[in-house]
Amino acid sequence: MQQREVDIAIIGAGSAGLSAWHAASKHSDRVVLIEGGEYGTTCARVGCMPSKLLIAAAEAAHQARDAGGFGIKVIGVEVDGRAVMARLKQERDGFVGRVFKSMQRIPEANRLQGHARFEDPHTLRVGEHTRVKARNIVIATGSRSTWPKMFDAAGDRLIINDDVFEWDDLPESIAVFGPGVIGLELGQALHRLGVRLRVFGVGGALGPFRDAKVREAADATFNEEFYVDPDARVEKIERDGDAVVISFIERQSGETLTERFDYLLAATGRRPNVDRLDLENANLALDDKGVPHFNRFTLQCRNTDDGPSHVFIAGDANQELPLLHEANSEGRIAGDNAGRFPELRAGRRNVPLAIVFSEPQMATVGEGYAELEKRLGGCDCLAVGEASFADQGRAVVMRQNRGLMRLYAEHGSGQFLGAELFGPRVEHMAHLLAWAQEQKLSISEMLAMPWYHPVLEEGLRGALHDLNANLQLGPAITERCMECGPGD
Ligand SMILES: Cc1cc2nc3c(=O)[nH]c(=O)nc-3n(C[C@H](O)[C@H](O)[C@H](O)COP(=O)(O)OP(=O)(O)OC[C@H]3O[C@@H](n4cnc5c(N)ncnc54)[C@H](O)[C@@H]3O)c2cc1C
Ligand SMILES: NC(=O)c1ccc[n+]([C@@H]2O[C@H](COP(=O)([O-])OP(=O)(O)OC[C@H]3O[C@@H](n4cnc5c(N)ncnc54)[C@H](O)[C@@H]3O)[C@@H](O)[C@H]2O)c1
Repeated sequence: MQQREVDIAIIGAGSAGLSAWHAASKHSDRVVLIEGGEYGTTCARVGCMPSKLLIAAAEAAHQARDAGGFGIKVIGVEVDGRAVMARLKQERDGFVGRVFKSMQRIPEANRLQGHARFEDPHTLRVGEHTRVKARNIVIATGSRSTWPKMFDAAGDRLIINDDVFEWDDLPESIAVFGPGVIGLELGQALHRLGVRLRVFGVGGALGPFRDAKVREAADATFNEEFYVDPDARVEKIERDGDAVVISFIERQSGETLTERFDYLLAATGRRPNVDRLDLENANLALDDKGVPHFNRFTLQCRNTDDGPSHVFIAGDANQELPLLHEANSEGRIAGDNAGRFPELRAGRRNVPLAIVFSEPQMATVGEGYAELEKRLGGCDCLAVGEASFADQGRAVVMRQNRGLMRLYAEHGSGQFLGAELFGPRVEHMAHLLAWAQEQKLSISEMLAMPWYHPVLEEGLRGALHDLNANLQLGPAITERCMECGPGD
C-alpha cells in the first residue's frame, strides 16, 4: 500500500470537488483530488446537460406540431429517435470533454483514482492501493438516485436518469415514478418525442412547488398534455418478458388499469453519497440521515463533541441545495477554508434559486413558501401577490399563455421574500427576482424599475402590483392597467 501525506484531500472530482481543488490549491501545492467513479462530473455526464439536450429536441418537435396554431402547416413531423440520441450523446461528450480539458490543469501527481473511505479522522484509504494522510479534508462526493424496494420487481427494466442518456434509440413507452424535478423534465421531454408516458407520484407533491395554488395550476396544465397523478394509487409492479406491467387506479375514472411499459424510470429523489465513507471513523457528528452537521457559511463539519472539525462538506453530499451553482460555490468556500484552516472565512451564500426546464417552466426564488408560512403566516406578516399568464399579452402572442406566479413579501417593510413561478420562460424572471432580493429591494422599488413592452416580464409587474396592493402600499389594479400596453 502506497503512503501519501498531503495538506488537503478532496474526495470527489465533481463540480464541488473541482471548485474545491482550485480554491485549496491557492493555499498549498500538496492537494490531492480523489475520484472513485468516472471523471467528467454528474452535471455534464448524466445531469444538467444531457437532460437539457433531450428537452431541446423535444421542444423542436413540439414547436413543429404546434405550428398549426399560428396558421403554419407542418406536414408529417417525425421523430428519429436514433438521431435524437446521437445528437444528445455527441453534444454531451463535448461538455464532458471540456471538463476533461479543464482537469488537465491539475497535475497528475495531484490526482488519485479510487474509492476513498475514512480509517481515522486524518487518514483515507483509497481503493486498495493508497493510504492518504491529510491535514484537512473536503467531502464532495455528490448524490445518487434512490427508489423504494417495490420498483426492483421491474428487474433490468428499472432505470434511472443515467440510463436514459445511454439509449441509442427512444423506447415506445415509459412509466415515470416521481413527478419531481427529474421526473417532469425527462417525462415531458420523452412524451414530446413520442414516447407513451404515465407519471406517478405520492402524497400530492409536484415539481418544486410548496404553494398549493401554484401546484394546482401546474397539475392542471401538465395533465392537459400527459398523464400525471401526483397522488397515485399503484397496486402492482411486475415484470413480464421484456415489459414492466403496472396496475394502478386511473385518476379520472377511478378504474383499475393494467398497462405494459418498456421501462420504469425511478425519479423518486437522490441520496447523498456519505454512506460509503466509513464516517464513523471520522469523529463527525451526523444527522439522522448520516450527513455530517455543518455550517452553511464555512462548510465546516462538527466533531462528535460539537467542536470544530478539519473536515468540510460541499455540493450534493450535504443535501442542502443539490444544484449545480450551489455545488460550485460551496466547493469554492470549502476548498478555501480547508486551505486556511483553522482560520476560516464565512462564504457569501446567494438567495436560493431553482429552475425546472419543463414547459411551462417552474422556478422558486428565496425562502420557500412552506417556511414563510410557518415563520410569518401566524402573525399575519406575510403578504402574497399573484398573476396568471392566461391573458398576459406576450404569452398570448407566443401561444404560451399558461401559468401562475405567486410572490411573497413582508408586511410593514414591503421586503420581497420569495416566489414560486410557473409559466413561459420564467427562468429569466426568476433571475430578476433573485437579483432584486440580493439587492434587498422592496416591492415598490422593484416596481420603479424599467419595464419594456411587450414582454413576459410585464406579467411579473402585474404580480408585483397585486403584492404592493396587498401590502397596502399602493392601489390594486382592478381594471386593465391604463398606463400599461395592450395585453399587459
Ligand atoms: C438528471 C439531472 C439533471 C440535473 N439538472 C440540473 C440543472 O439543470 N441545473 C442544476 O443546477 N442542477 C441540476 N442537477 C443537479 C446537479 O447535477 C448537481 O447538483 C451537481 O452535479 C452536484 O455536483 P457535486 O460535485 O456535488 O456531485 P458530483 O458531480 O456527482 O461529484 C461527486 C463525485 O464524487 C465521486 N465520489 C463519490 N463517492 C466517492 C468516494 N467515496 N471516493 C471517491 N470519489 C467519490 C463520484 O464518483 C462523483 O464523481 C441535475 C441532476 C440530475 C441528476
Ligand atoms: N433543473 C434543475 O435544476 C434540476 C433538474 C434535475 C435535478 N435537479 C436536482 O436533483 C434533485 C433530485 O431530483 P429528483 O427529481 O430525483 O427529486 P425530487 O425531490 O425533485 O422529486 C422526487 C419526487 O418523487 C416523489 N416520490 C417519492 N417517492 C415516491 C414513490 N414511491 N412513488 C412515486 N413518487 C415518489 C416525491 O414526492 C417527489 O415528487 C432535485 O432536487 C434538484 O436539486 C435539478
